[in-house]
Amino acid sequence: MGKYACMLTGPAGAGKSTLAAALITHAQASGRNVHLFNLDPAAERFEFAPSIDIKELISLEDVMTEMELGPNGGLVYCFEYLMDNLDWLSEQLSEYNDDYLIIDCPGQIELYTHTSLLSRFINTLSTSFNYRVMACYLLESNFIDDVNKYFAGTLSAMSSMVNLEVPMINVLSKVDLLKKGEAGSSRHLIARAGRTGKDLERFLDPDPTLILSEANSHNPKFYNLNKAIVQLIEDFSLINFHPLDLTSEDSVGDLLSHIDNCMQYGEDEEPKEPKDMDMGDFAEAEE
Ligand SMILES: Nc1nc2c(ncn2[C@@H]2O[C@H](COP(=O)(O)OP(=O)(O)OP(=O)(O)O)[C@@H](O)[C@H]2O)c(=O)[nH]1
Repeated sequence: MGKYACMLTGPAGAGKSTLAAALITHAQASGRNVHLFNLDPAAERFEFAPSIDIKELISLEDVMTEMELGPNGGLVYCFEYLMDNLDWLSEQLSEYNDDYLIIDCPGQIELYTHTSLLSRFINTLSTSFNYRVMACYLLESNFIDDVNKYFAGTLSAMSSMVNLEVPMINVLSKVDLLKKGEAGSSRHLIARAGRTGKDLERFLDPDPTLILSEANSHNPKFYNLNKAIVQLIEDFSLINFHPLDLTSEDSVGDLLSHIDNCMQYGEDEEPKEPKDMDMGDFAEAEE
């Protein structure tokens, strides 16, 4: 075995910590050595005790008080401090040599899209510590509520992929809310929008023509902008979403094998196609 790290990234509240706990529980149940690395200096409580915790080196709260910085400046300070204290990182990592790390990242998307802080950290993990690194970018299922939100989410995922420069799986999290149709949930909104289970497939693996026609019917004024965004999504061919339903062990297992395949990419075999979720679930819930 080698050294593997999976970074869980995505906006605040997307479900990174919950997914980290689910992945670790699932992997440990099948006898694998998987550990949680908390990379969020502001994390307050853990569903799963981290084996490595950046808060043992520096905490956002202390930085904000002592340096009189706001949350964003404080976060930048914490990451720079981490990069200046690689001996701490080295000591922590030395305990987990042949293990798999799940790295729970902060929810400020600026870290993934606007700054090089996280990509520098990833680069250090792979070049100085020989880790094979990949990332999951989580977006909540309510991002498919309307096409404008979907564009915003897709562009943020794409920008992270370009910025972090590691193999990345885009995950549509909290899919259980879509199926349950809880009042006020995205499932409710999808019903109002008249979407069917079949329609949702085009958001998981974007169909440019259909998405463009929906965008134009919502915002005909922005025809050229809609066209340019859809063209960008199509040209990059990078975006598709893996639906994640944490209420299903199979769904967690599927994502874990998808992560394994992605980690192996370029090592000794081509990644296998992920098994998609049965979209019939959505169609049934619709009725
Ligand atoms: N229904 C449902 N709720 C979820 C799921 N995953 C997470 N949640 C809830 O969403 C909220 C945020 O989840 P977290 O795992 O803390 O999200 P996070 O991305 O780590 O959040 P930050 O640390 O703020 O970036 C919590 O209340 C979770 O219980 C899911 O799959 N389904």
